[in-house]
Amino acid sequence: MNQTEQNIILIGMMGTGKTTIGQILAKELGFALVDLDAAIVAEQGMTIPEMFELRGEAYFRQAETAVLRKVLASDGGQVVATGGGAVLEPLNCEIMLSGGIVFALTADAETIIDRVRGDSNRPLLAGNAEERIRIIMDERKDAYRFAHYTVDTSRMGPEKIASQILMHYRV
Ligand SMILES: Nc1ncnc2c1ncn2[C@@H]1O[C@H](COP(=O)(O)OP(=O)(O)OP(=O)(O)O)[C@@H](O)[C@H]1O
Ligand SMILES: O=C(O)C1=C[C@@H](O)[C@@H](O)[C@H](O)C1
Ligand SMILES: [Mg+2]
Repeated sequence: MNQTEQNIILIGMMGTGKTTIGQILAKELGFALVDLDAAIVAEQGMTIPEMFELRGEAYFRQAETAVLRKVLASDGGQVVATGGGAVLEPLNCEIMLSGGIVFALTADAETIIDRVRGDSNRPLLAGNAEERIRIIMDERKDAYRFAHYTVDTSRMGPEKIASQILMHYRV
């Protein structure tokens, strides 16, 4: 792991591609990839839907802040793919801004609906996923704006998105 390089932190709605792009960036840079959702699942020993059902969203959010803090307290050289709601807690945004370069991935509602179709691992989309996505996007329309850079992923493949991020990162 390259510990002298700044961390890359990816934020954005569910389905904007944080995990997918994070994997490409980590490989390209030789960085460690930390997927916050996966780290929380490993630490808690249950899936995210189980956590929401058995412990509630507030418990998940506390675990999310604790893991984010721990991950960014260590050295650089990491790509950190956050969960879609990690930006809801203002403290998390401060931790991210001081922990690396923050890239927001965005996409229009139709693209997100298309990308997350049929995936049951996102409890906040239970029921009418399309309607839930539109509601959540509206609730969070300003939540991702604190990023250093924003990349619209709607009509771009993962490799191209990763190369745009690397262009900004390497300046
Ligand atoms: N630029 C892209 N073009 C086409 N498909 C994409 C793109 N980025 C991601 N996808 C696909 O969209 C789906 C969701 O991507 P991914 O899991 O990376 O999103 P995420 O932002 O990590 O979501 P979450 O916040 O729920 O963890 C995956 O099936 C992935 O292959
Ligand atoms: O947008 C959200 O609030 C979430 C997104 C996922 O990455 C998970 O962190 C969880 O399902 C909540
Ligand atoms: Mg993800």
